[in-house]
Amino acid sequence: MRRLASASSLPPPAEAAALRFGPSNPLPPRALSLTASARPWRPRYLCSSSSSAAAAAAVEEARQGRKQLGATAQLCEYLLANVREHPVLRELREETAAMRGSQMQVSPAQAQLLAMLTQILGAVRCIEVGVYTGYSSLAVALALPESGCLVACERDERCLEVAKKYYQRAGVAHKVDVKHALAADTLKSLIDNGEANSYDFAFVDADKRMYEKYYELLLKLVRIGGLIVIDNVLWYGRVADPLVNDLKTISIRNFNKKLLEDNRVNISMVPIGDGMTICRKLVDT
Ligand SMILES: C[S@@+](CC[C@H](N)C(=O)[O-])C[C@H]1O[C@@H](n2cnc3c(N)ncnc32)[C@H](O)[C@@H]1O
Repeated sequence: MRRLASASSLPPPAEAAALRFGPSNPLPPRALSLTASARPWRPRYLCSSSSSAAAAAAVEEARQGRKQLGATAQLCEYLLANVREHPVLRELREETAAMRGSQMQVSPAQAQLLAMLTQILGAVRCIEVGVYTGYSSLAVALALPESGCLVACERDERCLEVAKKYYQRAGVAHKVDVKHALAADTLKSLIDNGEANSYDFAFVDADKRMYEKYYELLLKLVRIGGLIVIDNVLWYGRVADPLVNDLKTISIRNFNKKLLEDNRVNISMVPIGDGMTICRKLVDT
């Protein structure tokens, strides 16, 4: 059964236009914003081509590596075909696809963006909060110079075993400092160790209800001009639907609002994958 959004759940026109952009509607989002009021907004999750797709279907699509909010399967395939993916990253993605939770992995396009951001920054010291089987951390580690270091925070030992195997296989294990613990504890211990203001780049992709905590700790650890990138800020489209009010959705929605109002950083919310916000630290904290 098709579900159309009620009038109260309509997103702003520009957002609606961006969500409809795809092969079935080849106009760019900007052009679409002119016609946005002409058609009812239909909620769309990751690659789903059906307006009635629920978040569960989006999760399944993401598990299959077709993870791009608002895009059709066809556009996802095109996007994937235009990503330069290191062969070991590809192997890791294929192994992870069969594992529980594989929809949690960032998309190849997201990983490529993370790698490029670290290179633009000239990053040497990085942190990742939420490693899973290592896809995003491996992409960052591959982009770092030989002297680079990535502190990789993860609480699940079995996931870390997979990640470490692929760090070895890609020849970057010497750049990754794996911390098997609760991420907030690891971040606090880095601060206690005198490492405040010494990191160039951080990527946050763990427990959604802890985002604010991770962000505040990372703001201490990252230097002025450094980046904190937050994943899943669009949360399969749920954040834009006022009828969805589970704890994780509310938490991400509140966190997005906090970032919008936080003068300590510049921000850019990028609708890649499940949405990533790039924060650039502006002041001493
Ligand atoms: C979304 S997945 C990370 C995906 C990964 N960035 C990638 O692209 O492959 C989130 C991970 O965070 C871990 N995690 C959740 N809460 C955590 C915590 N409090 N401390 C450390 N790790 C945590 C989970 O075990 C899970 O592996």
